[in-house]
Amino acid sequence: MNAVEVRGATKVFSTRRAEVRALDAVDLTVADGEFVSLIGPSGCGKSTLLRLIADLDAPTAGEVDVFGMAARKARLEHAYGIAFQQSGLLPWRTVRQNVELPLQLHGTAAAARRARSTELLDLVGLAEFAEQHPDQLSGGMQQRVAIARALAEHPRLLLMDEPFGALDEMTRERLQGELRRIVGETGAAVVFVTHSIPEAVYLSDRVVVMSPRPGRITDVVDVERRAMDGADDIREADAFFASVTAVREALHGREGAAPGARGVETR
Ligand SMILES: Nc1ncnc2c1ncn2[C@@H]1O[C@H](COP(=O)(O)OP(=O)(O)OP(=O)(O)O)[C@@H](O)[C@H]1O
Repeated sequence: MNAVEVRGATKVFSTRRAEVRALDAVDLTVADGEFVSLIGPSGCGKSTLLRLIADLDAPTAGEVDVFGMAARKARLEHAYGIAFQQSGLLPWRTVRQNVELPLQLHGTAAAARRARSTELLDLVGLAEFAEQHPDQLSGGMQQRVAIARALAEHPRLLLMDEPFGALDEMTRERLQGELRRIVGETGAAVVFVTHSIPEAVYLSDRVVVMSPRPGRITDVVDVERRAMDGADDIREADAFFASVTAVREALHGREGAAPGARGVETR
């Protein structure tokens, strides 16, 4: 069964002054266990598409299914975890209490919560920070806590909106490596919004390229995952550069512009 199926999704925002057509008849399928990134110029509707999948917004037309369920049912059944650019941690709770929050909200007993948070903090390498508060952690560590929290209920799907967007380049590359390892270990499917072409290629099985408003999917680049994963350093592999070039060309074909479609990082 597919993790995500979006069929003919259109989203029109009606504001007092005008109507904004953010998405226009978008079709997207994400297989179980697949890592798909969404990339495109600023304002093309990437976050809107993610919010439709998460049932944080409803499509104006079209349908969204998550593991064969309507998006709303999937949300109620906690079929996915979410992580955004702002980690969204609660400052008055410890790291462990933040990770346990979804479990607590959904009635998991204290002992089971503790066992799960211990396991998750090990997974993201933060076991010794369990009793600290978020403001005692670096931005990268806070993002790792947010990822641990998103994984708390064993979701088979993770929805991530620029989770590393606010981090410095070195931290970002390290967390990209960690995310690949974590996703490999959990087998979760991921829909990942990013502005960075190398980040999308490093992480993904497929990179979905969107057009400026109204957002449509204009290209889908299959990343040469197998060739890349065999390399000593993925970012130095020929297959990595080939896929980066393919995504860049897909974006520029759309823009008809010189490198650097607005809002897309090429570094
Ligand atoms: N709640 C809203 N009300 C009105 N317009 C909205 C709303 N949310 C998004 N939009 C508009 O829809 C379009 C798509 O927004 P969205 O945030 O999905 O783009 P994006 O591709 O994620 O952008 P960025 O890369 O800059 O984060 C934009 O023009 C935005 O202004």
